[in-house]
Amino acid sequence: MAVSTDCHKAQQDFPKVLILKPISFIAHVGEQHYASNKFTFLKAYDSSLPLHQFLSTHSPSIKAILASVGTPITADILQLLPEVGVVVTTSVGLNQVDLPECRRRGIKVANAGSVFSDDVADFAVGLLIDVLRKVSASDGYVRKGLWATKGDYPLGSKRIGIVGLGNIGFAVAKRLEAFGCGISYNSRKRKPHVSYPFYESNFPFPLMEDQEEQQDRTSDQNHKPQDLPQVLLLKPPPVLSFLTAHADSIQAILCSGAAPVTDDLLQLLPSVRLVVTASAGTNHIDLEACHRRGISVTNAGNVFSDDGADAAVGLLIDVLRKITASDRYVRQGLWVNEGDYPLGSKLRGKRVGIVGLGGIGLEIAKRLEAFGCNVLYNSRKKKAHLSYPFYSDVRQLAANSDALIICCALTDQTRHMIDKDVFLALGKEGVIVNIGRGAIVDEKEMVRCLVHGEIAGAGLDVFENEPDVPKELFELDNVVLSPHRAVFTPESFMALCELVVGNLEAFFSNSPLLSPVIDV
Ligand SMILES: O=CC(=O)O
Repeated sequence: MAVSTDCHKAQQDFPKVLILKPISFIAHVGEQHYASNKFTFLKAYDSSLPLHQFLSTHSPSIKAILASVGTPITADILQLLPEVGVVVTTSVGLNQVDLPECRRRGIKVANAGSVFSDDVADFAVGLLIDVLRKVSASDGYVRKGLWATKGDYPLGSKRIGIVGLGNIGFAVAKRLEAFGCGISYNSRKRKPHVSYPFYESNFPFPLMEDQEEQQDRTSDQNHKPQDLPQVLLLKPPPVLSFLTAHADSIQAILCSGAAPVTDDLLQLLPSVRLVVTASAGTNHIDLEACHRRGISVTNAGNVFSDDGADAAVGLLIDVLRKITASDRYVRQGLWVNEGDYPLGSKLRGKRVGIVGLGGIGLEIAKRLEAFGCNVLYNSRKKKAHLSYPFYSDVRQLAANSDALIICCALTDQTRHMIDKDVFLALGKEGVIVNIGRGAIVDEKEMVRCLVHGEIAGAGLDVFENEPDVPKELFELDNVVLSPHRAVFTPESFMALCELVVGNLEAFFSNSPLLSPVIDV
């Protein structure tokens, strides 16, 4: 930038703001944004003089210090700068500033206030979900090809308490409330206007899950007498001779996505009147054949909604804020050798298009609202009681969204619905999260768009040919890979167990089914 001589002169007379070490965000945003007609910066790190000499030379003109996390402002430094009236630090934390010394010298101190509260809270919740639900760890597992060779990754769970209920702590609490978390806190003192339980010492925080209740449920498993109707457990697919031998006594089938319930199978089992699937999705069941044969079907109902929504929001935060990628960067020792990891982008204000506003989609929307995101959606039909903007065309939804979260069912209509046109409409800055089914997305096209930067990133829990994941994705840092774990936690499995048994008991006692998909 050309600066006139007069202007230069004037600037020379401005009070000086000392910067001891380079401050990364100034370089990031560009120094022109810090230009002011009230002061100029004096950079100690640009001078070849030893620091003490530099400070003594300039001390009469240094009226302020701009500090950052890695720049201690010690009593020794302040001693050399008698004219300093204010220390402004770019961080929220003040531990690098000798506050008692500032107080003694009458120096004012300012920090970053609440400018980071949203982003830090987003990140904290992202890390919490990441750790509790083992997102980064299971991403590593998928990238090493272990899902295909060693099977399912262990489940995650939860225990939560907030230590420090300042601006950031509040922002974290607000988000966690939307996740249905019970919140308790520890702080220097109880906050009179806050109703969350307060704990004076840091530990122990109470468990959010009542473990005794959980143990009671576990031990309350009644043994069933032998003479009751038979339920076929359909995993792995049974051999023909087995089916023929038991055909007359099998009245119900219990299955999951791993074993398809086809018309041919049902043909072999004429006594079957109920199919219970331990999944939310029913794409592995020939629903039309069940209907035709007068067979009722139940699914996982809403038991997976919370965990599915947590995982979807976790994946979105992870991709936008690069949590798993930067975890890898730190583990590889690159932070030390190569410096700061590139920044991610903010959640607040993002337009998030939810594809499929059922039980999981609604829980995702509720959570995203707490992050200050704008929710839009596509669904089979517009929901009369909801004010979120509705798009009947998923391409239009993509064109108006910064991120798409796929959580609809896989059907003939939704197979490869997220195609090239949708990716194009989403655009280069767009992000996709898929916790629905892999085949809702045209996977080849998605991989191509990710590799060529035609979309910005993806958080993927599901794939077209699980557990085979396209190898090209293993090399990409803008992708988080999860081995189809979004809806599974020990808690959701326990709730699922109750629902499955409840559906079977309801059926065999002629009571209404608890989570019917087809109720004959
Ligand atoms: O993906 C899991 C389910 O459909 O339950």
